[in-house]
Amino acid sequence: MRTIKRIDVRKELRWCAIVRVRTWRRVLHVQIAVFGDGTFFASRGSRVRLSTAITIRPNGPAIVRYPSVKNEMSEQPIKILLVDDEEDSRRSAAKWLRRKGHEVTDVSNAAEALTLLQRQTFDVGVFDMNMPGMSGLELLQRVHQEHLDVEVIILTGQGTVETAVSAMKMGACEFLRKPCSLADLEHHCFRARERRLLKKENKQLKAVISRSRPTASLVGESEPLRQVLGLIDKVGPTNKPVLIQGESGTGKELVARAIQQASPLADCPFVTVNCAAFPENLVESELFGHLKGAFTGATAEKPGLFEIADGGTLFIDEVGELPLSLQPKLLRVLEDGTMRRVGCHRERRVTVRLIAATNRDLQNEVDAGRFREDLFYRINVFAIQLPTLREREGDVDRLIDHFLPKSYRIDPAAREILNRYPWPGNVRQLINVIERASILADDFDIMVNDLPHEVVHYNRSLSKRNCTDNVIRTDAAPIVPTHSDMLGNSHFKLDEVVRVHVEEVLAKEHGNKASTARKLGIHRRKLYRLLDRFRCSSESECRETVASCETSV
Ligand SMILES: Nc1ncnc2c1ncn2[C@@H]1O[C@H](COP(=O)(O)OP(=O)(O)OP(=O)(O)O)[C@@H](O)[C@H]1O
Repeated sequence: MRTIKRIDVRKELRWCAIVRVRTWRRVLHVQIAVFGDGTFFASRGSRVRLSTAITIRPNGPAIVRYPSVKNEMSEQPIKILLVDDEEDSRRSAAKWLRRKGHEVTDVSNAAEALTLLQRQTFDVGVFDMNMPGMSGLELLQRVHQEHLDVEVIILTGQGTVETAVSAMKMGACEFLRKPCSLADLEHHCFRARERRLLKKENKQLKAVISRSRPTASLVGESEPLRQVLGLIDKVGPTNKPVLIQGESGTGKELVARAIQQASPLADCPFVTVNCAAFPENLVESELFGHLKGAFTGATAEKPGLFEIADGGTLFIDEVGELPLSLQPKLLRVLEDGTMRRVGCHRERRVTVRLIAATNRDLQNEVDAGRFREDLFYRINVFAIQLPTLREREGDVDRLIDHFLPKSYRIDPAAREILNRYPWPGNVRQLINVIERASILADDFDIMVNDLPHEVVHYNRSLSKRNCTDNVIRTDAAPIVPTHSDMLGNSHFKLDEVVRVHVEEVLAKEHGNKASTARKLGIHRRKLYRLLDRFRCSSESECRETVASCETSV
């Protein structure tokens, strides 16, 4: 295989190569991209597993045969270290292998070989077993003790089954008897090199996967958070379903990830889905998949998230939003692991650990007939109630220090204001406020007037008492109008009035979206859409402010 381009290990693409593939009629060049998740993408559009052989048909879909790849790989020279005290045989083998194009270093004793292995990289070490001083097996042992990255072939004149077994146990990849043909030796060197590359690739893939998986570090040391951490440690390894309850932004997804990382499924898929994010008619297909033509718009067959999470963990956020009609289907898959794609009669079996989250009171939902009691008991095997940020004494300061970008400082008055605010949107809101403030801050100093109006406004009386005039520059005038300021005032646009009203009700309801929606008399999905819109508009407001600052500079 000729690698034309090597790209740094990134989240997705790992490397690209052009592979020459011989088919029954002609030779084709296929561009292959290998992704971090172990899939190939061949230039004709096939997407297959790394372990799958690909084949190319002249006019058909794409394909690569492993043997072809292997043949081309075998054209690349191997870096071999030959260790044998028998000078004649060692020199003639080295000469033959060099003539074949390989890079061969030959030495007569194990001590010298060990020094070379510690300094250079070899693909394969060929060690004679019986050598004066350190034997081939002892050298192999040192290679393993020192984690040297080389595949070892042991050569011996008087090999017994026992010695072969012990060599293999010690990690040798081949055990060959002398005399052995040089062509055979070369063939085994190719196999050993291939094994080394596969091991390396495996390590890299694991590194890519773990790098792309966000680490679940829960910042905070307050007592309520410590208790949550204790529960995570207990329930994590059990693989039992967990129900996480808490206000929006308290870190339910983060806790779900922490549970998964504390479980034996830590290296398996972690798939998340938010039931509130999909229109009711799409939730089923998202969770369970569908067949082509199962409904209008189902143009291709699609596996559901349960199948994608098979063998791992599925995190269902806002489980209280799951339509009543779908709840029996979820119950079934949790009970016996069986499910059907939409439009399909065939049952499929999956093994998935379920972690569900909600900021509704599910017991109330059961009482109101909006959530099935049997499903509630099934997912509520172990419940974790997350504390709000208001209840986590001292954590605001810790979170500020954690999320404040490097080289930024925060004015003590601003810090004080952040500490006094009740944070209806919890940690998520605090992070947004810090991000916004760091965009607006001059000279890496976050001051009070870099904080959003509603946060400062909440503390206005307090700020006046505690802070000097030059620190709170926005203090003199009313900072942001409240909803009652706006009523009957024709200067305000409808959107602004709606936004302030929604935010006020949300704050009064301590961030509980279900009760906010009820108080506002709108459906919860509508509230989500409004909050999304406000977030977008406050981000663009922020960008506009930055742009206008830049223009004025
Ligand atoms: N203790 C914490 N330490 C660090 N970051 C946190 C903590 N809690 C929450 N966060 C961060 O806050 C944000 C919101 O967290 P997350 O999405 O887990 O909240 P949630 O409770 O699932 O919210 P929602 O109910 O709206 O989905 C994320 O960026 C998360 O990383």
